[in-house]
Amino acid sequence: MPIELLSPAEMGEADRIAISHGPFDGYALMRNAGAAVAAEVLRRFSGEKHINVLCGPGNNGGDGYVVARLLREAGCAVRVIAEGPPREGTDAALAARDCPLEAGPLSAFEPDAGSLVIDALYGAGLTRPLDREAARVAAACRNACARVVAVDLPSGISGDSGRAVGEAFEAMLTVTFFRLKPGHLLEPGRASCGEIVVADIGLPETVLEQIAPRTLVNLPALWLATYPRPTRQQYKYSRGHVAVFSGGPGSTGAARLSALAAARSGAGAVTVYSPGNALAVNAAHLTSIMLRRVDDPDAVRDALAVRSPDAFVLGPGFGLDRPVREWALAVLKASAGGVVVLDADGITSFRDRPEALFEAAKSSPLDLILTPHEGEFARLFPDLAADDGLSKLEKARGAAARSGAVVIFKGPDTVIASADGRAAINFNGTPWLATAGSGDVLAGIVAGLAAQKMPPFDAACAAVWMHAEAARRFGPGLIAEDLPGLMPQVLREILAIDPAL
Ligand SMILES: NC(=O)C1=CN([C@@H]2O[C@H](COP(=O)(O)OP(=O)(O)OC[C@H]3O[C@@H](n4cnc5c(N)ncnc54)[C@H](O)[C@@H]3O)[C@@H](O)[C@H]2O)[C@@H](O)CC1
Ligand SMILES: Nc1ncnc2c1ncn2[C@@H]1O[C@H](COP(=O)(O)OP(=O)(O)O)[C@@H](O)[C@H]1O
Ligand SMILES: [K+]
Repeated sequence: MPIELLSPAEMGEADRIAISHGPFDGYALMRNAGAAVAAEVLRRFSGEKHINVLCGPGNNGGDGYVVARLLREAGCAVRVIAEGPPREGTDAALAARDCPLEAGPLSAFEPDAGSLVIDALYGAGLTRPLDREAARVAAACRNACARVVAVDLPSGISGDSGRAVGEAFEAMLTVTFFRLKPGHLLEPGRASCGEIVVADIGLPETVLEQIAPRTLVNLPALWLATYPRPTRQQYKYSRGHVAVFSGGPGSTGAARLSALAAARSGAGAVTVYSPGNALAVNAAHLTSIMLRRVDDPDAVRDALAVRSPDAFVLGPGFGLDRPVREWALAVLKASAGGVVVLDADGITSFRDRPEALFEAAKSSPLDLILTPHEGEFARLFPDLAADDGLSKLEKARGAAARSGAVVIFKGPDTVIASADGRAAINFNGTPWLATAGSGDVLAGIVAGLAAQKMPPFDAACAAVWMHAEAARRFGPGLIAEDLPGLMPQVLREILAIDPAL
């Protein structure tokens, strides 16, 4: 799967650049696109007798006329249903002219139960909710359990945000062209696409040099080059030392999950900083992980003066009954450098004064990584969270720019954003991760990789991918305790991938 994501506008630009350089003109690209869809349909549904092709008035509809013609030529009984004729002089008008089938009106279309429907109504050009008839057909297809193959995107889904702009089709297969769009990966777009195929339609890779996309799919190719590999000269502390702050005696488990995950991700040494009253319970459950008494923000400074870790995790299970903010600010001020992963209570503690965190982070030698889920995100960035005009991608980017942090905006479609404008959308998430404590593990993996000097954005992306990959392998019955133990096999496979690939 290609790593770059293109917004619909960037895709249009790619199209224009490619057409101006040849050899394919717009209609040739449309024929290639239609041929790619028809091939996927024939591969999956070769015995299908009746196929309905819904064609819109733009180029998405143009692709539909090509698909209809090719399926007809392959011997299928095809019905074309059009939402109005294509505009004169467009590529779609050429495609409609070359299609031998007469189009029936959308208003008369009623899908049979389980029928096969090619949705070529709207793709990248969708700018407003589906009109009444198109919306009715989308709902009718869902009610009839029609098997929908979407051309480029399920109609009604925004390619920029993945949002359903009103009613939308739900596809079992989506065939898109050249590169994925954010709307294929952001929910609910991701769920509406079903299986996704990215087809080559003849656009040269060189068009990307001019577009220089800043949004990427979170795949190993994105961060493999900086993935930590131990060297012969290293010893435990130079491999990376992580400190995890523990909560009080009733809530120590979260910190231990983070600590174990950091160690399993390759950090050479991990220390739990524990309040005195929780030392005994932590000691009873830790073996290779070290333990140090740290009772208050002053003690943080003392601990760092003895040995300053390369990465910190602050927040999981920490508790809001202690002045978490003071602890976080003490770390940001006292540390000589490295990374602090602020999660859970660490994030929530700044809900009244997020700017205090952002200012401290900007003047700290430490890099800040924030790992909010949706609720935590709204506490630090209430205006971004409430702005329905912004996609999850734009919200994460805005949050990173404002805070100067790498932001891991968690969920089924986790977005990782950096203050320099780069962003990645995760693709291998699984609902098995929706289990208490899995976020604590993620924070630990991020810290474990960052402590090994992986750049913060890369460490965040790699951690999100590894975390999801481990969960997918385990599947049903997963609890957070299982995740650290799954890291070795995920690590082994990552290290076996040739970085030159
Ligand atoms: N960009 C590319 O490289 C290629 C694009 N192709 C196809 O072209 C499509 C994009 O074509 P268009 O830009 O013509 O866009 P669409 O065909 O998606 O939409 C057509 C026009 O309908 C209008 N419209 C938007 N939302 C509407 C709504 N809800 N109800 C009624 N009208 C609405 C808009 O004016 C829009 O330009 C892609 O999705 C893809 O299928 C392919 O032909 C191959 C090459
Ligand atoms: N439905 C889902 N699909 C994929 N990933 C999910 C889903 N729900 C949660 N996750 C992931 O699980 C983790 C949960 O983290 P978090 O909400 O902080 O939980 P906790 O605080 O219990 O540890 C995050 O990495 C999130 O992206
Ligand atoms: K479509």
